[in-house]
Formats: sequence, structure tokens, C-alpha cells
Amino acid sequence: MGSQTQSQLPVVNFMNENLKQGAHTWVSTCEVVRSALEDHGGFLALYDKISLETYDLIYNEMKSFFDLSVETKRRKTTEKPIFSYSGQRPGIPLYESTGIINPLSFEDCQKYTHVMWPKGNDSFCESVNSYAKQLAELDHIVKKMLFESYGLEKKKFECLVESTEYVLRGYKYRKPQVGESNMGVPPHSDTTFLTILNQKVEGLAVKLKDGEWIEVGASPSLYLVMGGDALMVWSNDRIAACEHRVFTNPKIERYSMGLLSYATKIMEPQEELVDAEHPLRYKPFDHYGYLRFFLTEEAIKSDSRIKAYCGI
Ligand SMILES: O=C(O)CCC(=O)C(=O)O
Ligand SMILES: [Fe+2]
Repeated sequence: MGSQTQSQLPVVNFMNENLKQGAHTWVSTCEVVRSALEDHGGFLALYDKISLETYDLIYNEMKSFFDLSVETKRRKTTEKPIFSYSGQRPGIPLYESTGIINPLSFEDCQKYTHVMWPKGNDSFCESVNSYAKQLAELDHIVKKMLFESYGLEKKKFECLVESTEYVLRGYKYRKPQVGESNMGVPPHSDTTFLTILNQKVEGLAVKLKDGEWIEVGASPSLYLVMGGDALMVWSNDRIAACEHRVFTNPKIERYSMGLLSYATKIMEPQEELVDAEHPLRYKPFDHYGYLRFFLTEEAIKSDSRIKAYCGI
């Protein structure tokens, strides 16, 4: 056998008791998080704050959502672009997903639940809210580490958190029919600032910087953390959005969950990340403007939608 090394996506352990701000492990983990994002646009997180009970509940509740009629699932829940239900799309026929906006607010979870189940569905509402709250803790730690690793002020981190809008997305992929491809979602990067994904069933793969595709495992404590297009702008291209794709297992339906973050305020590349080696690459960025631009003809025919929208 040759001594060929296999490329890997970094794995960061967030279950470590020493992972408290200021501790030795905290500082070294900040560096691992930043270099993984800079090198590959993402990493795997081991995170056990979400109990098995919450994990089972959220996937059961999401199954009950996807079991609703298409007409019900398509009910309008928001005016915002790309945040609502998506399914039965010709290019990706196996794929369905729904987004719950601001899932950290119990009231907003209730509003969403009420549209889908006018007579109420407390267990859906409670599961969404508690799952999102627990997953947002991981999102906060990752962002805090990234800010610290770049030496940015705590105040800047707090501003970002304040201007963040979360969307909790549930995904379902039906089994392909005979003769149908098992492609779930083709290679793409997300429009988010950060995306955190967990999958109940395998199928997700990530492209490393050397071009190799790496399969992500399925486990209740395993999360894929990925930078999206907004993180590219924020980091002035030091972090490239993570390319990923989904192939389904032809024998089983696939479910996954994601916590996606967006910026509600105009975002600019961090001035500390602009220097002679990294000249300013983006104009101030309106995340919701970008989401509206994303599906226009101009965006679709461009080489890079984010560069076409606000690149310099
Ligand atoms: O199903 C998944 O795990 C990820 C789906 C995805 O990447 C997307 O919808 O952007
Ligand atoms: Fe994606």
C-alpha cells in the first residue's frame, strides 16, 4: 500500500468541559475553527447539548409536517424571499424543505404552527423552539470563536448576534422512483452567514479545497458547520462559502435539519480583515436584497452570484 494521505474535514469537539472562554482549549479551538473555515469553508462539530429526546422529537415532528398535504405545506408563512416551503421542483424532485423564521421565539413558532395546524399542535411548536434554542448555542460559540480568533472586539460579536435572523429548516427527500436519479441537491453553497446541519440519514457530502468530496456521517451529536455567501463578504474573502451536495439512499427517505443565519442589517467586510494582501473585495451588503437578487436572470447567468451582487 502506498502512503497516500486521505483528505479530511476537521472535526471540532464542542463537548469538551474545558471549552470555556479564556481556557487553554478555548484559545486553541478558536484557531482550529478559523483555519477550518478558511481552508474548507466548514468543519464537523461534535456537540451533545441536544438531548436524544429533543433529537427524536424534532425528527418525528418534522415527519408529521411533511405528511401534511402539499396544499397545506404551501400555505404562506412569510413575505420574505426563499424562507418558505419548497418542494416539487423539477430540477430536484426528491427534495422538500420548510423554514421556520425566528424559531428562538416561542410566539413565532406558534404563528408558524397555527398556519399549518389551525387547531394547534403544541408538540410541533415546542420541539421546534427547544431544538432551535439549543442549536443556536452552538452557532453562538462558533461565531464567538471566529471573532476572537480574528482579534475582533466583543462588541462587534454582540452586534452581529443582535442583527441575526435565524431560520430553522427541516428537509425531506423521498425515495427515487425506478429510473429516477438519487441526486437530492446538486453542488451549491448557501446564501447564509452560517449554516449548521444535522442529518438523520446519510447523503450529505462536502467539497474540500483540494476538490475531493467527503461524505458526512449521520449521528445525533454530529453537525456540519458551513460558511455561506454572507460570511465571504464579512471575512472579505478569507473564508469561501462551503460547497456541498446531497445524494439520497434509494431505499430510505432522508431527513435532515438545519439552523441558518442571516443578517438583518447592512453588513460590510470587517475593516480588520482588509489589508494590502486582502484588498477590499465587497461593497456594503444587504442580505435580504441579495436573497431577492439570487433568483433573477442576472444572478443565475453570473459566475458568482455574490460577486455579481456586491463584489468590487
Ligand atoms: O439536506 C441537507 O442536508 C442539506 C440541504 C441543502 O444543502 C440546502 O437545501 O441548501
Ligand atoms: Fe445547502
